[in-house]
Amino acid sequence: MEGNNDNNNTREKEIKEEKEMGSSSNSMMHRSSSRPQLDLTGAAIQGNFEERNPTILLPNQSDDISHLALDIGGSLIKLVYFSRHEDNPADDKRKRSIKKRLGISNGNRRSYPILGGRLHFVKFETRKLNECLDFISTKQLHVGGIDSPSYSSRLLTDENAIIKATGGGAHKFADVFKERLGVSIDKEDEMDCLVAGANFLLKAIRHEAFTHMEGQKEFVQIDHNDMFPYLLVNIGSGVSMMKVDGDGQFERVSGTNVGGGTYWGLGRLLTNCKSFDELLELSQRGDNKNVDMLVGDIYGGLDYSKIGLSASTIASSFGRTISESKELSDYRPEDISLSLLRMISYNIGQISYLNALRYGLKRIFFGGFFIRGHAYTMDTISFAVQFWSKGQAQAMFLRHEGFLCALGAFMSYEKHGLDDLMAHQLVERFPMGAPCVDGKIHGPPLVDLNEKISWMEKFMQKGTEITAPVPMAPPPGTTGVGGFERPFSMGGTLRSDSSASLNIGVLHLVPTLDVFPLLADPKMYEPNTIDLADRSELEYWFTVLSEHLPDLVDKAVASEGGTDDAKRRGAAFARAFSAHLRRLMEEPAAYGKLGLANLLEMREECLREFQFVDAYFSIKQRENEASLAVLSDLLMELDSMKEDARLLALIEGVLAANIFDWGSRACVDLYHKGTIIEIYRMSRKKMHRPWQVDDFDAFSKRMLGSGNEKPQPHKRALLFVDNSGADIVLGMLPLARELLRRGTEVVLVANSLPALNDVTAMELPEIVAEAAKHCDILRKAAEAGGLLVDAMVNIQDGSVENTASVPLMVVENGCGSPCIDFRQVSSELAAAAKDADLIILEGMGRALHTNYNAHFKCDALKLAMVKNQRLAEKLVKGNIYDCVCRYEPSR
Ligand SMILES: Nc1ncnc2c1ncn2[C@@H]1O[C@H](COP(=O)(O)OP(=O)(O)O)[C@@H](O)[C@H]1O
Ligand SMILES: CC(C)(COP(=O)(O)O)[C@@H](O)C(=O)NCCC(=O)O
Ligand SMILES: [Mn+2]
Repeated sequence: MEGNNDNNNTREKEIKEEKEMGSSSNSMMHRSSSRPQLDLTGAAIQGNFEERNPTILLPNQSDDISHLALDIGGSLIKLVYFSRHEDNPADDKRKRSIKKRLGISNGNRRSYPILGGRLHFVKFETRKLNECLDFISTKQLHVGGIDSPSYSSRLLTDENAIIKATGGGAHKFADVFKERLGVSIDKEDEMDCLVAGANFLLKAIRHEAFTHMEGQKEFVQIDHNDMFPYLLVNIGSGVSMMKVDGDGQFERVSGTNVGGGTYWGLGRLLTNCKSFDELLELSQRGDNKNVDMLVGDIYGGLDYSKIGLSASTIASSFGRTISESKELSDYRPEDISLSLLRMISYNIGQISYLNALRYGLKRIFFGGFFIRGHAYTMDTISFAVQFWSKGQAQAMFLRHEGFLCALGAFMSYEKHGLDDLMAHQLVERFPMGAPCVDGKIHGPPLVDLNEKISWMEKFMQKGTEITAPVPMAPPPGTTGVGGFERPFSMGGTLRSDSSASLNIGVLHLVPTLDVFPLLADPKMYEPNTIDLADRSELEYWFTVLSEHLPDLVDKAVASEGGTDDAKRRGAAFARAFSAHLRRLMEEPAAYGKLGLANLLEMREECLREFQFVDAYFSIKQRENEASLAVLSDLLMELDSMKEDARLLALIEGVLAANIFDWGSRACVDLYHKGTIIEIYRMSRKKMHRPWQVDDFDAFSKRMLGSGNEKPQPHKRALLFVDNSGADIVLGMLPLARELLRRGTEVVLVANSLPALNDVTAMELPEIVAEAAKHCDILRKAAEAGGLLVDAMVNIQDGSVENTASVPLMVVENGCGSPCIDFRQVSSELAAAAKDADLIILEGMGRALHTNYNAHFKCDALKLAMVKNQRLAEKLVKGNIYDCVCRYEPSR
């Protein structure tokens, strides 16, 4: 019933939206169901309509909250809340026609009342319960739960409002919640929640678990079919150890009262620290040999090698203090904190190992906020497990370490469908978070754009004092612990203690994402070609992206009319993106496994966060127009050639036109030296075979055959197009036309959202319609593919007969990035792929930075010009402007 209600509301809204937006031909005024989501409903031009680049206001970009779950622990309160991001994509005509053609319907999907939104993670200290209540109340998180028929119809005073909560505080503070917020707490069992949260994370988040040894973080891909049994050790105030055998199947096998509360409590008494982070930070400058009794202290500086103990092994934590007539004040707080941290971490590691041994478990996952993503704590625990198990058991940590119970409580809401989510339907984003100074949260997370901008401005004024979204210290060389038993002092300031430290982001739930069905081996697939775990690569790309930033800001600001507002947003964007870059330089694995594609996508996301709709909009339009003006000459020239020469000219054309890339420093410098057409001609002239990677002959043989043998044409080709202007108009469209002419259906696959000067799926129908004015093949195919239904084509020869023709279609890829990750594509692309037997990936982002080494179940052609000297040297042992034509027949 609820689902139906929801659908009706949705449809009504859609119709209303269509009415409001239907007459607009402005292709920017759309929103996409794909990731990343940008709510453009109600978008309105601000100021003068005659302006070339007017500012567009997005009034509905805020989040609409639907519900929340809590874990109220002895030390910390953890909140997981869901913001419903109304996701009723305005079905544009292209979408409707493609859905019809590919047989995609919404009807057969299970209805997910809460999907299509975002999960947020926030924590507060339990002793500051009031701050937490203020937060919930300010954001109205307690209003409108999942069981409510309409999210927004609930009133603050609703007597029946319920919040799921777990942890001791769910019992202890139930009355306070009723009193302050008028809500009842629905208590969930803590252990059930802990295990449910851990199982969900391990299944649904790709890079959730990682090992941490000697400062090195490595993500572990958990096989869903081989996940159980495992030992789950939750280090909160106290410690619980659970043997987990399956969903809902577990036993609490052990625990210890020496846990996070012990470290924080004892540490506070012994050092007078005012916060947990202060205590942890002290430990980083400590030397435990001043406090601990070492083997060497007992054995006169010697190892006890017979039983494998070196002189620096701790024989007795704090043992040294008994032999000295010193007072507490004679010891350095730094040394005390480190000894305490080591004592507790070793002890937990050791007990965990013993329990793993007891039940024959090889994998131990550690959660709880004691860990706090702290390198040294993790190294110590890992060392203990490794040492005692002689390498037989493995310690792993979880990125959402402290949120397991809260997530489990959240999952206990019925009917939300969350447990059915798959890894490919979750996208993690890292928006600028809560304002947080000195580890304290000051006010609610920043969702309002203005708030975010002033926060970024304030950050500029106060430098490192404000710690929310930025690294606190210059990047240290390593987190290294070196020789383990006698650790180095661990330099570097601890990052601020809140979700604002951006270690975990916001989880977008996007049920319309799918794994690309033509991947040869989805489990083995890794999109990135360049591994940024290699420090020199990271530093190189960091420099490239940093140097490109001023120019990008100029373009973005100009694209929105150059107003003061745009300038402010531009500056805030630059600060935010630089902060992300610096953060990642400091800790490359901070946001999960990092590849170049993630950095390039993050830049686009960051632009969107500061509401830059399409930074290259006018450049794209200008280049489209210039290229369309010479298209008919090019088509005539091509038509005068023989089939084999034409195929070569077409591929050359694609490679030559790929030079129009506003993301490449070298290319942008070139554009000052001539007009688009001059540069295009120059680029074509330089197309000498053999190219640096040259499988053209094999491709040509598959297409044209050899001798008398004429191969079957491909049934359907997916063309992953790249840039606007010459690239699409003079490169990919003529190639598409050739395939159509040979009887192959063509699907142009383009971005869902803008990224640099890439052409988007929304823009393509208009470009195709313009091109179709010059070409019968394109016109008929576009008509057959439903692309010209309402494009106002002024057909030159006047014939509009509906002859049977293979169709030309357009689908969106689900991305807003210059690269493509085939584990997460739009469902319409996945549907289009079902009948495809050829894919053509074009451009550096899609064919080189990502997917260069990817294998597919069908024939694959990868075409790109290498527009970066370093990449050319590394990847193809060549030089900038060399070309790649890589052909791999189906596997
Ligand atoms: N900001 C913080 N304030 C207090 N304790 C913290 C903080 N950050 C990490 N901790 C550590 O985390 C422990 C609490 O972990 P958590 O998983 O939240 O357990 P609980 O549910 O028992 O509160 C504390 O005892 C302390 O060791
Ligand atoms: C962002 C890009 C991958 C886009 O290239 P495309 O996919 O359009 O061919 C590329 O411009 C790039 O890698 N640029 C950074 C390197 C440089 O400026 O040299
Ligand atoms: Mn591009």
